[in-house]
Amino acid sequence: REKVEMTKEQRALMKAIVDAYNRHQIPQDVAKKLLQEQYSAEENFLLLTEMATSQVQVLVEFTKNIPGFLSLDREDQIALLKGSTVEAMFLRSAQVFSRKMPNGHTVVLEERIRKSGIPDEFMTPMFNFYKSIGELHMVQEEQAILTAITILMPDRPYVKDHQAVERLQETMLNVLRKLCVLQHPQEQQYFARLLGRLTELRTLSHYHAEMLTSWKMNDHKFTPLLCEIWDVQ
Ligand SMILES: O=C(NC1CCCCC1)[C@H](C1CCCCC1)n1c(-c2ccc(-c3nnn[nH]3)cc2)nc2ccccc21
Repeated sequence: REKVEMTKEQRALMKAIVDAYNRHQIPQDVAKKLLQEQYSAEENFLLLTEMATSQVQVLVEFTKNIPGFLSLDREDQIALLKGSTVEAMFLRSAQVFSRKMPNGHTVVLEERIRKSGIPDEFMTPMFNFYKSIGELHMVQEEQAILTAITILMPDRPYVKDHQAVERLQETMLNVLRKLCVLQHPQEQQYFARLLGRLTELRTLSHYHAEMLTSWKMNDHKFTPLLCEIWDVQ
């Protein structure tokens, strides 16, 4: 097998993405809060909307650092962000859930999430996704580039210049492919498995609007930003 090597440009691109990904972390750690105590459905819903609102803001900052993103058509930039925030939220949630924690904490965290007020029918697909992400043991470079690939999805609704987005995404996919070979030399199909998760992620995000409105509580309040970006209320 030929020696896989990243070009100088690819290494620079990866560094830019990872730095941006680490710079724009979610402010306060939701897992820590959830491990402290079991909140009511109302408190959990408020926590979710606060976390999701700050994650959207973080995502906008991260996206501005994706080389080439700001040269895209302005309306396409909005369409890409609007189309990817739910997937990015579940991807980030999966990464939070799969983070190495003192043993027993993940069990408690899962318990707290199961009792948070989320409708039961979404538990299985959601935790299946979280566990399938956890099994991949992604390094942070892979997490960052996978998030960028999710944002640069050419087939999002209302994207006009498909080609331009496809070109940016392809550049990211080339970096991710090499990274997977270098990080997981034993697993031939690791890259393919990673991309398979994006399909699972899209399925999960289809449930999202219904999930949100059927939380076990009445009067679901959203922030103005979430109303805008989640098409709710
Ligand atoms: O805050 C959260 N996620 C943030 C993580 C960081 C990025 C922004 C989102 C929620 C918790 C909120 C409070 C109640 C428990 C879940 N969360 C979720 C989660 C659950 C259901 C929906 C949802 N969407 N629509 N209906 N329900 C979204 C996310 N999965 C998590 C896995 C690990 C840790 C936290 C997790």
